[in-house]
Amino acid sequence: MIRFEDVSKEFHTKAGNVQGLNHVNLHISKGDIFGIIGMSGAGKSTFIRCINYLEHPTSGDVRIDGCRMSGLSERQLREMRKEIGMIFQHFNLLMQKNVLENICFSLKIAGVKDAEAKKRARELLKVVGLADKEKAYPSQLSGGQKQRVAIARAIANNPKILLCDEATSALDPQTTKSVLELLKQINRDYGITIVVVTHEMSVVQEICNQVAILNEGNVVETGSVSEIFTAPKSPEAKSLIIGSGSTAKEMRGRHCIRIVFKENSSYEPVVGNMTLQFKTPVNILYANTKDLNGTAAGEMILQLPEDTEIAGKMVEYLKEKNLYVGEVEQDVFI
Ligand SMILES: Nc1ncnc2c1ncn2[C@@H]1O[C@H](COP(=O)(O)OP(=O)(O)OP(=O)(O)O)[C@@H](O)[C@H]1O
Repeated sequence: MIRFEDVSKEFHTKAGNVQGLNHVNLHISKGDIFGIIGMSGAGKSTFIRCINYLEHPTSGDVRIDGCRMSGLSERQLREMRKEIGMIFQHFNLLMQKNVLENICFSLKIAGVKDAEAKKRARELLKVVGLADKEKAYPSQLSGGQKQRVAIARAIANNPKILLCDEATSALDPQTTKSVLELLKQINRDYGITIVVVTHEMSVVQEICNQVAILNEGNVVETGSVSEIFTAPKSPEAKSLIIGSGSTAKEMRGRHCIRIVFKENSSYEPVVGNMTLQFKTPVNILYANTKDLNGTAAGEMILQLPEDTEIAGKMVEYLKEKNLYVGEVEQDVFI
C-alpha cells in the first residue's frame, strides 16, 4: 500500500543542512496498523508528511498503491490526497464551525452536495459515538471528543489510508485507550491502512501489528510488534522496550537478563523450578504482562547469581524451556 524506496529528505537551514530522513526503505501493507516510533527529532513527522507529499523527498520515491508520488502533477497530488486522511495531536478543527459543519466542510471541498454531506456526516458521528453532539462547537468538547470529530472528518471521503501524527499525545491514558480502540474498529470495519506516529511504546503495543523504529532519520529496526517486543535487536528498540517499564539503569552491571514468556510457556512455574534445580535463588527485579494488540505477553527481568557458571547454566535452562532470553546490557552472556 505504501512503499518508501530509498527516501531521503534534507532540510537546508541557515545553520547548515539537516537530514530529516536518510535512505529509508519501508513497506506498509494494506490493512496494517503500522507504528512509527522514535525520540524527538528522529524524523517521524517528516516520514508521515512524505507519505502524502506535504513534504517532497530530496531523493528516492514514495509509492502509494503502486503509484509513484514524484510523477504526479499538483492536480493529481490533490486527488491522491483525498485517499489519505490525517489526524493531528491538536485536532485542527475549525473553531467557528460546529461538529456537523466541521465534517461537512471536507466533504463539500470534495464536491459532495449539501444534503448528502449532512447525511454522511451524521452517519460518521454515529460511528465515532458522537451522534448527540452535532450542534456542539469544538470549544464545548473534551480532547477525546475533539479527536473523534477529527477522525470522522478524516475518514469522511473514504480514504484508503489514515495518518495519525501523535494523535493521542494530548490525551489522558483512559481517553487514549478509547481513541485507540476507535482506530482499531475503523481499521477492522473499513479496511483502512493506518500509520501511527508516536513517541510512546504503549501506543504501538496497544494497536499496531507492525512497527519501524526511527533514529536520526534512519530506520534502525522494523518488524512485527510481537517480534520486536520479544527480541529487540537495536539499542534503540531495547531502550524503548526495557526502558518503558522498568528502571533499566539500576540493572547495569548486575548480571541481569530479560525473559519473555511465549503463549505456551506461561503455565509452567519456570523460574521457581529453576531455582529449585540449581538450589540458588534469583532476584526478580521486574515482572509484567503486556497486551500486544490483543495477545498477552509476559516479561521478567531477573538478576542471576554472581557465580558465572551457575548463571550461564540458568540461561541455558531458560532457553531449553523455550523462553526468549535477552541481555539487559550488551556484555551479559549473549
Ligand atoms: N522544515 C524544516 N526545516 C528545517 N529542519 C527541519 C524541518 N522539519 C524538520 N526538520 C528537522 O528534521 C529532523 C526531523 O524532524 P521531525 O519533525 O521529522 O522529527 P520528529 O521525530 O517528528 O520530532 P518530534 O517528535 O519532536 O515532533 C529534526 O532535526 C528537525 O529539526
